[in-house]
Amino acid sequence: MEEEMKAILREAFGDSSSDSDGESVHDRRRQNSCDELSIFGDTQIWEPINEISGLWICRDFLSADQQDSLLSDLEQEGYLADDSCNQFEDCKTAMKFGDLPPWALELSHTIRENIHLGSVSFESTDLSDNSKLRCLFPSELLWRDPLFDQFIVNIYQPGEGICAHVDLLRFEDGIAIISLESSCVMHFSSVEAEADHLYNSNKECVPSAKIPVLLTPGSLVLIWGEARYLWKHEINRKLGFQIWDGQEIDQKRRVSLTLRRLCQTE
Ligand SMILES: O=C(O)CCC(=O)C(=O)O
Ligand SMILES: [Fe+2]
Repeated sequence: MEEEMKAILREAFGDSSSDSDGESVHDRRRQNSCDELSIFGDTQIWEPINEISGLWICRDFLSADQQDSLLSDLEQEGYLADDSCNQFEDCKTAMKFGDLPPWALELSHTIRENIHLGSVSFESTDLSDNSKLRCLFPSELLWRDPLFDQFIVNIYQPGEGICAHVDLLRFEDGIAIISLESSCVMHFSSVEAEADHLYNSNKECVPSAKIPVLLTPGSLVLIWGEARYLWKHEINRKLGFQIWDGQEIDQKRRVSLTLRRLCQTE
């Protein structure tokens, strides 16, 4: 199984270049993901959010060490500094457009590998579970070049969040979000249900149901298709809104990294 996975990786990505000690960071990460993925079922599990087409989460995408190393890359490059600006959200935001720094390129490769291997594993397993028939990420998005050319780092202090939104249309379909530090609940609400204004028998407007998704540190979320265009996402970290399994989540700082690709202009 491991050899087969390595062959798939070689075919898809070629042999990556080596650094002075003969093994690049990318090689090491690839080796790790290969080892982990050779025991499907225990790690690197992709879960669909069944209510929403085009929404998937891989909860163990980054190990604790990889999360620390990503945070120190962000720290070193000033993305976690206090003077980053506020956008339409409460939290602090820092953005990068254009050529991605090496660590972000590596991360982007790792995301591609992981999705590719996840899709291959679905194809080679028993299809009795319907979720496995679903597409994890459309291949035209997975193999576009570059996969991502922009990222945004959001830093949320306890109580801070981001209001309900559909990501701007200047970004293409296919968005990836990595969560670091604190867990949080992201809520999804249907754009159409909201526009239809549902009323109860007392003619009161009934807010449409929100689908909660727990984003744990080290997880990777994929948002594409309906999830990207027909659902809003939000994080409300005010007291009483971060409930999971009946318990209020203990909030610390949360950092997220969202990777996207700008629409190409002719
Ligand atoms: O912080 C997150 O997990 C989400 C960020 C987000 O939705 C955005 O930057 O558009
Ligand atoms: Fe967003």
